[in-house]
Amino acid sequence: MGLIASLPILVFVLVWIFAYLNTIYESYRKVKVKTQNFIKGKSPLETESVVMEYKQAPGPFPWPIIGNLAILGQYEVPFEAFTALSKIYGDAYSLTLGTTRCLVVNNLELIREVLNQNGKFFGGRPDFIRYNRLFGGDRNNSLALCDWSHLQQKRRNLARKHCSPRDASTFFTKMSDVGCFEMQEFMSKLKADIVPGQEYDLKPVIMQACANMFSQYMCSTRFDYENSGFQVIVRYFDEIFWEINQGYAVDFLPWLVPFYSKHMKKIVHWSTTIRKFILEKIIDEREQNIDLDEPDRDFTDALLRSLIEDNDVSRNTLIFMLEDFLGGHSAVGNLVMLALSHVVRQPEIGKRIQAEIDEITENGKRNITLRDTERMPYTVATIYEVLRYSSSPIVPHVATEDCTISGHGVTKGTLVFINNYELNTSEKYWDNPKEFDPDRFIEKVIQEQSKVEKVARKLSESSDSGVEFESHAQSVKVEAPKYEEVLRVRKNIPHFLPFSIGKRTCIGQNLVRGFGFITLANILQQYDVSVKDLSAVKTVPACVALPPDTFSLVLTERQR
Ligand code: HEM
Repeated sequence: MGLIASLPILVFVLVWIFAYLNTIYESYRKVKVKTQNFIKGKSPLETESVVMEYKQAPGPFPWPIIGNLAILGQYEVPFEAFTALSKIYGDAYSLTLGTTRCLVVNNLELIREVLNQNGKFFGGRPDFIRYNRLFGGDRNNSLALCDWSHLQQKRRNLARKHCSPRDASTFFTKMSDVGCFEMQEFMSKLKADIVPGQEYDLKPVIMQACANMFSQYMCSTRFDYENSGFQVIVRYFDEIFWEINQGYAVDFLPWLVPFYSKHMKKIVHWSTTIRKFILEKIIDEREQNIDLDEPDRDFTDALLRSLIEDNDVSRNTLIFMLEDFLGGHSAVGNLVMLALSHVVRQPEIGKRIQAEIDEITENGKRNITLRDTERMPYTVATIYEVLRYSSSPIVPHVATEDCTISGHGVTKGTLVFINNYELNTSEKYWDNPKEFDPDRFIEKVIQEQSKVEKVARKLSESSDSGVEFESHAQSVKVEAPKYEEVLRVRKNIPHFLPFSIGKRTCIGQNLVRGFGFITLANILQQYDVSVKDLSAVKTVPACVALPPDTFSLVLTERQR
């Protein structure tokens, strides 16, 4: 009787022992990979297929059940742990989180190998339960969290034109117009709300402004700031953005799910509410009025057209794509709030941005547009420095087959962490990396005077403002009769990869730069931003998100 009663316990213990032995086996087994070798004495075109065995990268020994999770728990954020562990195990090392095999790559060369050279082997994403819950039970509905597939390639192509507008395109002009219009509405809202000298909860309003920019740009629809349904979904988008930027033990220990059931329900509620809103307030109406003979007005038209013309694109694909892209506004709003957090910590940064603004707008005779970016290098550099300093994590990639990285075997299913925190914060790559200093992204270049004039005149002509060339004198300082010293943003810094590289690189980066710039510059054009209690301004390392409820700011109208 006693033996029968203890049978389930015995079975449980045996299963547990077996699982642990399997984890150890998986950690140390050699990986067989087929490679093409040159044949001695033959032409380089003739190769032979050889199966080679590779050891996996070294790493700490995994504990039962939790693997190496306890090590990560000792740090404020996992990326700090990744950097610390690289000092012990080298730039490529293995971890076992729960029972999931992970590889952490910590230098530029290795990161390039994973994302570029061997990108075809690392197109998967982790199968976290949270990710599935957020996207209607299947993370493959999401553009950023799905595994690589033919459909994903198609979705990226569909989005590219609209979501990555190039400088000279009509989409770029539209982006500028949409951003400027929304900023006027935003300013009216602030004027009505702000009580001089008192703190103001700016984040929700910035998020709504950014949501309207995205919605107007992609769906030709915007919502009133007082619309309660709109307020709710903007809040839920922000909750999701914060959620996606957090790591939870349940991601690697799925048996903890029952303890997270309330949290999971909340996630499902956020995402279903958003989906319902988008369907009712945007898609339903647009679907009835689409005219296939007319050119696409916006991203929604392009999606609706593909729904009709392309068998691969389902209604579900369309809804989730719109949700994904509209949700991008949360990243921009959070980025602007982070930029303001640095402005209140270092007021001289705000002053320099304002000097740039005042210079090219002739002391506020017009508002900033997207066409001003070239002549506002310090403002653009501030946005880049926020991206570096907050070091947005790259969504982990997953190996889709057995392969190698830098001579280390990588088993199919291994989750790869790209430690761009190390790229962004190491003294190997930056001077004084702990300092927030936009100047690191600025360089002086000497240009022929005629060339400088031509560029500046072209910019002035193409601007909606009609501001004359002479007004840009500060950004184009005269040093010698024939040559000018120009400040500009440093481009192509090889170790600065805020939007990642390779086939899964961020699709929204031009929207981030564009709408982020317009929002930040317009706020600082109209207001001095400060805070009553600096200790309330809390940000998290290796995180481009702020909690939905965060610090308030004092906005004081500027006197010119
Ligand atoms: C602060 C702003 C943002 C940052 C720092 C950022 C950064 C990133 C990074 C690092 C990735 C992962 C790339 C990889 O896995 O290798 C990514 C993916 C992605 N981003 Fe962004 N992003 C931002 C805003 C946006 C916005 C506004 C949108 C859309 C409107 C967007 C759309 C996407 C999509 C769709 C992917 C997935 C691409 C794929 O997996 O194929 N992002 N982003």
